[in-house]
Amino acid sequence: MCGILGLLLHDPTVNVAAEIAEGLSLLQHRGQDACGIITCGPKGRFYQCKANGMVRDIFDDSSIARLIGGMGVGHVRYPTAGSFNNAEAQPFYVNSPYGIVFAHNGNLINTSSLMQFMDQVSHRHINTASDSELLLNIFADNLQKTGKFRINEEDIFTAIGGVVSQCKGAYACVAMLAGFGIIAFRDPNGIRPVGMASRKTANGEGSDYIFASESVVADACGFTDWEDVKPGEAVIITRNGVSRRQVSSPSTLAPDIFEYVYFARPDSVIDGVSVYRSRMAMGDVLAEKVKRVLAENNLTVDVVIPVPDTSRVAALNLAQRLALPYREGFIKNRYVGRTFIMPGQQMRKKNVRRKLNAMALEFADKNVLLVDDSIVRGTTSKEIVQMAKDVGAKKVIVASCAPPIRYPNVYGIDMPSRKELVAYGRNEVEIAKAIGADLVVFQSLPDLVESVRHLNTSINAFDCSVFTGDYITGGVTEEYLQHVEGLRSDNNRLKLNLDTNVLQSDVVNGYPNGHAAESGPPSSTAGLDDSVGLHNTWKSN
Ligand SMILES: O=P(O)(O)OC[C@H]1O[C@H](OP(=O)(O)OP(=O)(O)O)[C@H](O)[C@@H]1O
Ligand SMILES: NC(=O)CC[C@H](N)C(=O)O
Ligand SMILES: [Mg+2]
Repeated sequence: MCGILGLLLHDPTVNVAAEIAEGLSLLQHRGQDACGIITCGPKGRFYQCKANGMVRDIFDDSSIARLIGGMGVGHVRYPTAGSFNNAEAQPFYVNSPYGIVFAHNGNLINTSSLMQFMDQVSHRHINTASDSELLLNIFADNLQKTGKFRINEEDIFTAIGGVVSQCKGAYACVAMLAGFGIIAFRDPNGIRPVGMASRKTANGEGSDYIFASESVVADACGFTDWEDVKPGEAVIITRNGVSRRQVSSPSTLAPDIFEYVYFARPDSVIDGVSVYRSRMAMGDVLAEKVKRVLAENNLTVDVVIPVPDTSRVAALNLAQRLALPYREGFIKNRYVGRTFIMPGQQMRKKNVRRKLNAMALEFADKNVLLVDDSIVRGTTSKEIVQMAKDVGAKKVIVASCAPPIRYPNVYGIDMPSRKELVAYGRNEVEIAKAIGADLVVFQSLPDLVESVRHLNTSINAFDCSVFTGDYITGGVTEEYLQHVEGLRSDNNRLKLNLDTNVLQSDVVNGYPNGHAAESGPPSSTAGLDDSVGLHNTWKSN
């Protein structure tokens, strides 16, 4: 998952970068690996700062001060294609036509044929393994086809229509054209979120506009009238106003249900559904199932304990429903981020222990019910069950607000390999054994769907592919899944990272093996970027 953001201020003389950095910090939970901002200043000049690292590490007063201009695009990255190399940090830039900046959340599923098209038909060079760079170039190619000296809104809608007909998969995108404006569009199923909001300027004479993955950014930055970009819709914002157009038909909204389970912040509203309310409902319905399963197994529970952070909301409701005490038995180290989106199993495993500490006084001699939002690889549950037992829990029961995850995600969540999923090839008894629990209780899929859908009954479908293996876009064959598995399983990815490091650092930064990332701007970078009119603010990581 990634976070995307676009901001256009009514007054072009006010710099936008500080506010974009602020907004990106509110999207940090969507991607912790890399982040970046590109702004557009006088004469359509772009200024960029992007690198591997968290928002607070990459952006400080001096890097922000160098990002000039009243409109810009930002991104936080959780890699789901390509590598972890900082050359794949977003936003991406391409000079032709018109100067385009691009940020993407999601994942394409037809990259091989698009790459072939780029090579054989468009003759455009793609310099990284990122599907987002590819998507940008498909967009650029479609803009090029208009053949105009100066482009207008109609041309942009036509170009995005072309992108949508060529690209398969999940994509919520924010783009910026030099000296023109900012643009957002969403795939025909609206799998990934993006919305927009506005804010009157202090003198009331005009409006600032924001695009963001989640409404929390708009709330916190003082924007109102949040509206989702519709599936298959494109929105263009210039200083003359807002234009919207449905560029794909048919378009059927089918957001990824995992946004509600885990990814989004609870205080966001996505496609008209409060994430917070949906998690409360997940806890309520799960309580009924837990009650039934406990009775079937002749078990009783003394205390309900959430697994911080995401499951807290659901766990509290579940405890209330069952009239059981709710206790914060695991204390979270607030300085450790989300473990699921960390790269590599070793790092994830180590960080569960760094992040959570079990308080014996809540566990000793008790039957405890641990509630989590989901069990994916089982990294978290395996560790916390052991921790609970280490501090004296009698019986440990684990309840998950989501059903067992047995299929890979191909739309922008990094779970590419079936073998890494703890529920793959296991029934519930075997899953309990694998994570060391006495019993495990999973939410049913209909209950999960209803927890979200009852908050907006106009949504007729969700992408639930990780639970069912039915991929909403179609076109995901067993052969494709095996291809992705081969490319991105934990082991194979390490290899990919090493391979791409050399190529990208050589070509882009003029330094072998990513030295640029350690030692600041190599002189050749300045030369390269001057030639494309892009001003870099490099940060080490
Ligand atoms: O079975 P796993 O592979 O461990 O994945 C599932 C766990 O990972 C996530 O937590 P994470 O620490 O990422 O974030 P959180 O603090 O928002 O709960 C999620 O909330 C589950 O706890
Ligand atoms: N999680 C995402 O949305 C990632 C976007 C893109 N596929 C990348 O890997 O950079
Ligand atoms: Mg968690």
